[in-house]
Formats: sequence, C-alpha cells, structure tokens
Amino acid sequence: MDMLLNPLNRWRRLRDDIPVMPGAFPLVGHLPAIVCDLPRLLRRAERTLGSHFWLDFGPAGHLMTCLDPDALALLRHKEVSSALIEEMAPDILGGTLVTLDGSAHRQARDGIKAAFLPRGLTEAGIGELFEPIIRAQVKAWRDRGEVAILPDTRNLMLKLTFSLMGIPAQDLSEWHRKYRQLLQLMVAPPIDLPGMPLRRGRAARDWIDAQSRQFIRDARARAARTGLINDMVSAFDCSDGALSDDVLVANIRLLLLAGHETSASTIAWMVIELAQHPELWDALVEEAQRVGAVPTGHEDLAQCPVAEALFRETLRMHPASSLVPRRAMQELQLGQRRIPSGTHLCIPLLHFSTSPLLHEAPDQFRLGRWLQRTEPIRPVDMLQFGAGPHVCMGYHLVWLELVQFSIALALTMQEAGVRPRLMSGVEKGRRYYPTAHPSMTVRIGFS
Ligand code: HEM
Repeated sequence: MDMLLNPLNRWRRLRDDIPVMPGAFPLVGHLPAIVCDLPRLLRRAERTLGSHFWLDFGPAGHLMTCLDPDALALLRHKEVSSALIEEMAPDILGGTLVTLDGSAHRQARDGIKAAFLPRGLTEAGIGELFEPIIRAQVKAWRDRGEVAILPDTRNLMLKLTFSLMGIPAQDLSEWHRKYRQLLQLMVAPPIDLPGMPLRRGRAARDWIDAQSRQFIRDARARAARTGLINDMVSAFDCSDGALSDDVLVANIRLLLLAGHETSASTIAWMVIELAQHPELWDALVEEAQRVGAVPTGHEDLAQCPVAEALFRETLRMHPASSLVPRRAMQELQLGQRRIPSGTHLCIPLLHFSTSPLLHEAPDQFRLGRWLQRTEPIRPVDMLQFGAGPHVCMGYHLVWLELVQFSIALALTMQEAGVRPRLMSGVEKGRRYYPTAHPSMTVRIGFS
C-alpha cells in the first residue's frame, strides 16, 4: 500500500531555504503518514529531499525535521526551548515540567526527581508493590490462553501507575473513566461544546487535578496514604524557592500520562518479540528459573541480564516516543545548515534508534548487542528516553517494571508448560505518533 500522502500536493517548495515534504493534506498536513507510516515517510523524505526537511503537523504547524546526528545534540542545547510542547498540547501538558526551560524547569524537576531514582523507588517499596499486581495479570493471561496484548498491557500499566500514586482501590473505576476522557484531549477536535471530547477531556482534567490537590493536602496532614505522592510532596516542600501547588498538581498529571502509554506499548512489543523468537523465550525462561523469583529491588536487576537486554532491545527497535519537538531560541548550526531563530524543530528519536550509523544490523532484534558489550551504557544507548535536562524521569522505574514483568511472565508460563505464540499479523495497524504502539488487535496465545 502506498503512503497516506495527498496525491494532489506534488510540487516541491522551500521554507527558509529548506525543502517542504510534498503530499500534505489541507488541515491535517502529513499527520496521516506520520501516525501510520513514520519510518517510510522519513526514509522517503531523506531519499528525495536530504537530511533536512519540513513536515506539516496539521494544527501544530510545520516542524523542521533533521536526520543528521547533530539533531540529537539539540536535546542538550541551552538555546532550544521545550515551550513548543505546551503549544502543541496545551490542555493536557500545560504547566508540566516537560514544557519548561532553564531554572523554572530545574526547580520543578528537582522537587520530584528523587522519588524516581533507584534509592527513592527502593525506599518507597515500589518493587514489592508491583510484584503481586504483575503476577496476577500474567496468571490471568495463562488462564485465558489468548489475549489482545495492547489493551491488556494498557490495563496493567494503569493498575501499576495508580498503585504507584497511592490511589485507593475503591476509587479505581472512577479514575479509569476520568483518565480515558483525559486521554481524548490528545486527539480532540477544537470544538468546545457540551458532549464533545474537548469539553469532557477538560472536565476530566479538572477532576483529576482536584483529586491530586486533595492527595497533597492529605500527604501534608500525614494521613495514612502510601505511594510516591507522599514522597514527592515532602521533597517538594523541602526544595528551595517557593513553588506553588499548581506546579505539583500539573506534574502529578504528567506522571500519570508519561508512564502509561509508553510503558504499555513497550511491554506489548516485548511479548510480541518473545512470541516471534522462540530462542529468546528459551533464554529468558532459563534466566527466570535460575533467579527463581520476580526481583523487587534495583540491586537485584543485575542478576537478570537477559531481561535487561530484552528491555533495551525492545525499546531500541520500538521506541515509544518517536519524535520530540523543540523551538530554536537563536540561530543554530545543524549539520550543514543554518537554522533561523524561532524555527520549530522535530528530533526524530525513532530514526536514530534504528539508524545504521549507531547500530550494526539495526533491523535485527539482537540481545547480543547488549549481552556482549563490555562498556557501560552511554546516553546514546538510551536515546529512546531523550537526553539532557529533560531526560525521562521514569527510566529506572520502567527498567524495574519491565524486568519484573518479563521474569514473572517466564516463570508463570513455564510452570504451566506454555509459551507465547503470535496469533495475528503485526505490520497492519501499527502507530507511531503521538505515542508509537503495535496494533490494538495483535493477539498472543499461550499454549
Ligand atoms: C518506555 C517508557 C518510557 C519512554 C520511552 C519515555 C520517554 C520519554 C522521553 C523521550 C522523554 C523526553 C521528552 C523531551 O525531552 O521533551 C521523557 C520525559 C519524561 N518522562 Fe518518560 N518515558 C517512559 C516512561 C516514563 C515513566 C514510567 C514515567 C514516570 C512515571 C515517565 C516520566 C517522564 C517525565 C516526568 C518526563 C519529563 C522530564 C522533564 O521534562 O524533565 N516516563 N520520557
């Protein structure tokens, strides 16, 4: 099938001397191809236009996309701004630290980052909290014998995220409902009328923010609540400078969002890869049997090199955050080009994660590239989590939950004498933006 590009828009034109990719549709630009076929779109643009070109993100306008490895350095550049992210998703990400720059960003991040480092996670007992939830989920899969993998990993991630936040079990179904409505803001048409997704999504956001305010009050009153919110509130209250509770509330919303779809997609891809590569499954089962139990602390993760390699290789092949936007705050040199101040930029993490410039045989799923390496993990090896001041705060958490998940899956299925098997195709229905994920319909059998 050919790409979802507008056949009537064929002419080549330039903006700031940089070619615009042909094929944009009115209103939605290249979004259909970005969402459904991003790797082919980037390859075609590189082949026909070179390493620098404009893509049209519909309502978010044109972003200058750069495939030169210099683009990765932008993530650390002081003269690029993340404020563009707020302009692209004001209702959902407004006021969160991913949209802030400089000292405002540092202050907000410093207030909460400790809770997400290995020590903070260990002290909060996050591994112990997750283990029974993950175990119960994979046992349910074993009993059902076949699952649509992505809807199920999304449910699992919601349970983990809510337990992380210390949301009481009796409130979970209401949170689920509001959370689904909040997510609609990502794709809601800009029509603010009763019953429309925008109106419902904003109401859900206000409900979630009000609940978070109550959590913060409870945490300060030392009410008997567990979870990361307590740790974040105490760290926040001890941090320098007076930050308003609005910052904390917005960032609790960000944490709910940032870890859910990304981790669910990664776990789903991990199971799909295991189903497609029986030799990887055998290696994982061997490791799980040697370790004998699901690890709960960060210090235990070193005993699970196969599970760790699986986590890293899954993310390399299927990075959940495919594109990162920024705005140039001054004129920049990017590869062979001068980029004017004010340019909206797109850093295609997907392209670099699967580039032959950075990885040998990038299209092959190879655990060996992680198991046989002798040097420590470099920033470029974890570029799927971004880099520089905004590097993902959830990295250690995701590492823990993915290793816990893979060991629990191997132990549970091995005990029952079954293994994962792919029951449907995987190419159709993949998505790459705003979060990349496999098709909702991919089915995995356990037999
Ligand atoms: C596989 C899972 C994940 C992937 C691939 C991922 C990817 C990313 C990327 C690429 C960024 C950088 C965005 C930018 O530079 O503009 C980021 C930022 C962030 N992530 Fe993650 N993420 C994942 C899971 C999580 C989890 C589980 C959490 C927490 C519960 C989390 C919390 C955050 C936060 C708070 C930021 C903003 C950091 C800042 O702006 O300083 N992420 N993530």
